[in-house]
Amino acid sequence: MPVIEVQNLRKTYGDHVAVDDVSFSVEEGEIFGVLGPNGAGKTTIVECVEGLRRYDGGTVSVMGLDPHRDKEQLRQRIGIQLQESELPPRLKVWEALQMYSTFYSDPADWRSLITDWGLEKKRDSRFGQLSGGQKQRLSIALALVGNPRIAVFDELTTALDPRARRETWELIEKVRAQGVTVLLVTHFMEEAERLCDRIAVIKEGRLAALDTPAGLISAADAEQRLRFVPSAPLDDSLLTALPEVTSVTRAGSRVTVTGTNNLVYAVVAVLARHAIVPDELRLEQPTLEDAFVKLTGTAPVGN
Ligand SMILES: Nc1ncnc2c1ncn2[C@@H]1O[C@H](COP(=O)(O)OP(=O)(O)OP(=O)(O)O)[C@@H](O)[C@H]1O
Repeated sequence: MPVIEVQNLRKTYGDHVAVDDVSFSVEEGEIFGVLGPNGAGKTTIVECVEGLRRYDGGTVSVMGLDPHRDKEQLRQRIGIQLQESELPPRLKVWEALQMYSTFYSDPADWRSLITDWGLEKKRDSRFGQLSGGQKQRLSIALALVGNPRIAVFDELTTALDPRARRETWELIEKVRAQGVTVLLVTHFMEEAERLCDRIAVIKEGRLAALDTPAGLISAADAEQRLRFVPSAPLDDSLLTALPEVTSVTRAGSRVTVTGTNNLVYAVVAVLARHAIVPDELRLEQPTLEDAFVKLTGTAPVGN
């Protein structure tokens, strides 16, 4: 059952159309990704869902509520990650959680949230003294303090180093495991591929594609790459003659073959017929990044 339904959403800032005819729905229990280049309209879309921004056209329904008409009811059911600037640096971790819990009619036990999100040792630390990863833990705990059914995380891991980012991925999976639907805006391909059940790719305010990570990758029809060092001299034309192969390039003794479909089988079979062993054989499958580049014509930011 969809918990979020967005139909033909349109939002303009002056004469700039930031979101144009975007439709999607998010099923209960999903981690749903919103992915796109800088300025594509991702934050505008999620802010319309959160009720933080008015839109000019289309409809948005979140658990049957209208984000504007039913703003207060929605606020009780949706967990929104705070921006860093929203917390005073001198506020202690436990004080922040206690204070936020008073904003909700049916809050979670904030003391349990401290334990659940690994903040026991930082219970009495001030917000300004926390590391980036600890701030994100607190930010997730604060988003969950109202016992929400939906949590929205916008660029949650952007400021983190790779290790803290990976730890945060586990936390996001933990949020979902607790039955919360997650709407996730991200720049990171690996993050989207690892976490999201489905992804809406946004380009210049429009929906460029909507599918599972695997579906996006296969629809983009990106090529596979096979690299190896042949054990004996190899005539490139043996490979370029194969219908599966689109190109053969060399760097020193290493050969790189790109192609589609059953590339590995076709190449290895030809090599075997000529008694050539492919040493140091590596296959690079197309990734979400390849699909993203094909769909948006832009390289991903910050990978
Ligand atoms: N308050 C605003 N007033 C005017 N223009 C805005 C406003 N907020 C966003 N925009 C513009 O609308 C477009 C979409 O912005 P939005 O922040 O939704 O994109 P985004 O995909 O989230 O970008 P990023 O990945 O860089 O955060 C951009 O061109 C942006 O400059």
